[in-house]
Amino acid sequence: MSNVPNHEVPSYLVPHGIGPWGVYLEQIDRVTPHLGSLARWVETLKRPKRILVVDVPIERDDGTIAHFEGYRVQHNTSRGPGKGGVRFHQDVTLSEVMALSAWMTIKNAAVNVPYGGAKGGIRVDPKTLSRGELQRMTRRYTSEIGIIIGPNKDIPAPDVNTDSQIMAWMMDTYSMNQGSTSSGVVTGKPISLGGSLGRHEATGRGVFVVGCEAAAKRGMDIKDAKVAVQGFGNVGGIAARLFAEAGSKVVAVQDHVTTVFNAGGLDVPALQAYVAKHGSVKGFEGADEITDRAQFWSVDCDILVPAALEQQITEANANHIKAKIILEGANGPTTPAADDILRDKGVLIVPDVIANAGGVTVSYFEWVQDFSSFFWTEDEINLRLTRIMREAFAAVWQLAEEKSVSLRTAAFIVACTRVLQAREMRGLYP
Ligand SMILES: NC(=O)C1=CN([C@@H]2O[C@H](COP(=O)(O)OP(=O)(O)OC[C@H]3O[C@@H](n4cnc5c(N)ncnc54)[C@H](O)[C@@H]3O)[C@@H](O)[C@H]2O)C=CC1
Ligand SMILES: O=C(O)CCC(=O)C(=O)O
Repeated sequence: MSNVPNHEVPSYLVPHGIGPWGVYLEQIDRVTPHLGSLARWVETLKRPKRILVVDVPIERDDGTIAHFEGYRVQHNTSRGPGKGGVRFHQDVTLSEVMALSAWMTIKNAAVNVPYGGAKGGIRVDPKTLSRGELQRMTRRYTSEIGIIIGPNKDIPAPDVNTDSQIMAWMMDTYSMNQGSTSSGVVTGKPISLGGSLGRHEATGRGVFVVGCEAAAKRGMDIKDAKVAVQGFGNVGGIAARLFAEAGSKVVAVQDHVTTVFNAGGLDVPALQAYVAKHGSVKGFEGADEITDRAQFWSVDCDILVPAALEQQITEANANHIKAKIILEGANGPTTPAADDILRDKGVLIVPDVIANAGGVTVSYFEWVQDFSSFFWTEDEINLRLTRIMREAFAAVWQLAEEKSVSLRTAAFIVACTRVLQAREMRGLYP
């Protein structure tokens, strides 16, 4: 008889230090004592169902050949097809995509959309590619992952550095390979190709909706709130705009280049227009520049919205944070150690798996609309989105109070229970 334990963990599942996958595993360890008899299935959540690593070769404009490493990870499909975005970034790694796919499983279950979790990415700085190279890389990647994606299998969407144009190329490539138009294979498409009204704004809108709920719980008036936002792209830019429209002062914005600050409140639409033209907030006239990046975290604000990358709020800066509420627009922006420091300081964190779930919620609406070929109005979409976000927040808030746990642990209890109940009901056969 072999002495190999049946739980031996493959080497690629062992986290290297406390990277995003390590953070996710620690979050699962924290929720496990709350799962009762379902805890016997918890190993399922620590092992992605399917991992695909692909070589993405393209011919560059100068005739040379470049190779990029691409990934698609389907973490779990117990509750439905895989679902989650595609990221183009120079720091993308397999273990990061594993974590992002796992957070999709948790998020989709936390807001009860009928999906499992998946995520993809290519390790590339898209700013170094021409438009033609970007299109060739996107199409080659789509062909390579085409063996595991599909409207009923796994449905990609935008994430960092990907947008509706990338989704259009992905949809077209998949459709060409299938021989018929398949609009439901990706979400976040242009409206003219079966995209949904409201999807572009949905993640930022969801952040704003739960921000209003959290502020009400803390007795804070959004109209007087000072807001600081890290990341001024799709999520951060739109969340900032909605807070400003509601009367809040957006006092600081940090992007990949620098930080801009205005104690009286930045002109958010003007900043968005500036970034659309110049690619960064750097040089915006209606603000002072803060050159020391670390200082962003000690800005005087009531609400902090990390909306860039993972592991931004750490032991190193958590103690400096002045905000009373943190809305996680990004996936995985807070390490478990920082979570503990902020809890002890009394800071309310609305976790990513609730706070940024507006995007996948409207992606779900898009997918439903594509299947029925019947499209809803923007008002209908925003009303349904707002209802789902408020209900998810309320359910998690109530459970957190009942069990005296953080909103993150409560969201994980709700989500892991749904995923593992589905797993148990489906059973193992033979
Ligand atoms: N796009 C979507 O629908 C969803 C996105 N998210 C998450 O939100 C976050 C942001 O995504 P998007 O807004 O879509 O990306 P994006 O590509 O539209 O914008 C990213 C922003 O982050 C900034 N940034 C990049 N590196 C930075 C750094 N080191 N420090 C400060 N800022 C930095 C960029 O300058 C840019 O402003 C990611 O964590 C993503 O996974 C979560 C749910 C849905
Ligand atoms: O809209 C989607 O399918 C997923 C968006 C995403 O990648 C995320 O929620 O992190």
